Amino acid sequence: MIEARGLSKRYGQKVAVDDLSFTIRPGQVTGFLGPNGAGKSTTMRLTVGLDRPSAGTVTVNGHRYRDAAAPLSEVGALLDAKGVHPGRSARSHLSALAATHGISDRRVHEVLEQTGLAAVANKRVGGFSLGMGQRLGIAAALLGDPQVLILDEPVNGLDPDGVLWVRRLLRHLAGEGRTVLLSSHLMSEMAQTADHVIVLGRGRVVADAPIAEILTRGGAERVAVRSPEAARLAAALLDADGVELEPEGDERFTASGLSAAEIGRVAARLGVELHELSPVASSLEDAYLALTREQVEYQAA
Ligand SMILES: Nc1ncnc2c1ncn2[C@@H]1O[C@H](COP(=O)(O)OP(=O)(O)OP(=O)(O)O)[C@@H](O)[C@H]1O
Repeated sequence: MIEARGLSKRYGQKVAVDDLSFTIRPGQVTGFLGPNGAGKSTTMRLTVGLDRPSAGTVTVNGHRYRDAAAPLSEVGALLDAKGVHPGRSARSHLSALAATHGISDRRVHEVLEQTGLAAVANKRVGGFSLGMGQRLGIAAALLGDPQVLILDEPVNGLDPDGVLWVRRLLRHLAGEGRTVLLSSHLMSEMAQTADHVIVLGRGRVVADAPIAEILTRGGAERVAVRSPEAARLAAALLDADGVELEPEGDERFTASGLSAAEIGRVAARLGVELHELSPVASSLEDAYLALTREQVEYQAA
């Protein structure tokens, strides 16, 4: 469990995190979603004691991270995958980390296996690809077998196989009852990984809700319709308030403001033949953009 209450962080005049309050629960994957500069990384750094709040508190399992007796066993964090000496091997990096935290070398072997790095464990980290570096960062986060995992952009630089692997790993860890927090600026990634999403914009909480709810909040549902009598159906649909149609040729249009069921009902009443009636899934990014439009720090004119 991670709890923030009135959490704020300023860097000089810049307010990076502004009076955040949230609770991140165990047993599910929670995502921090937000555009660049929204305050995701800062909040994560505050959580693991890499920075001090200007005001407010953030606790992990009821106490501040810096007060933890065995920090690696309490929280595993991936915050900057580049912070590894390039001349070291993956194994020696993890062994050193394990040794300073009283963790056995057997556990090093386990996490190397778990993250798919066993075959390259003795190679210099300096020669690692971005994806291998990410895996090593995740291996380090898992080393202490922690109940809480905090991962900043964990799929950054991973190929599709790697992305899938991270998703499955995080779901598995949450399934074991752990608290899993990840950040991403990609709604599509969140939609496939997270159960619950906290959307940040300009250092504030813009939304804090189950992913399903965020997706449906994103605006009017859109439905693609194809019919040999598209014009007659369109005319009837436009009788309802708030309906908009975008025609695509003579037989097809996209409707917003009505559900597929409502359109089907009108078609049945008119006896109009339907060749297609399908909700358009693109509203994922729309949902996100609608939430964060006002919150983007730097916007193209
Ligand atoms: N050490 C620092 N000194 C000054 N400003 C900072 C510092 N760290 C972060 N900021 C500023 O605080 C704001 C929030 O940054 P943060 O890195 O937390 O955002 P983010 O949501 O993680 O973005 P990104 O997706 O780009 O990593 C930004 O405007 C950033 O420039």
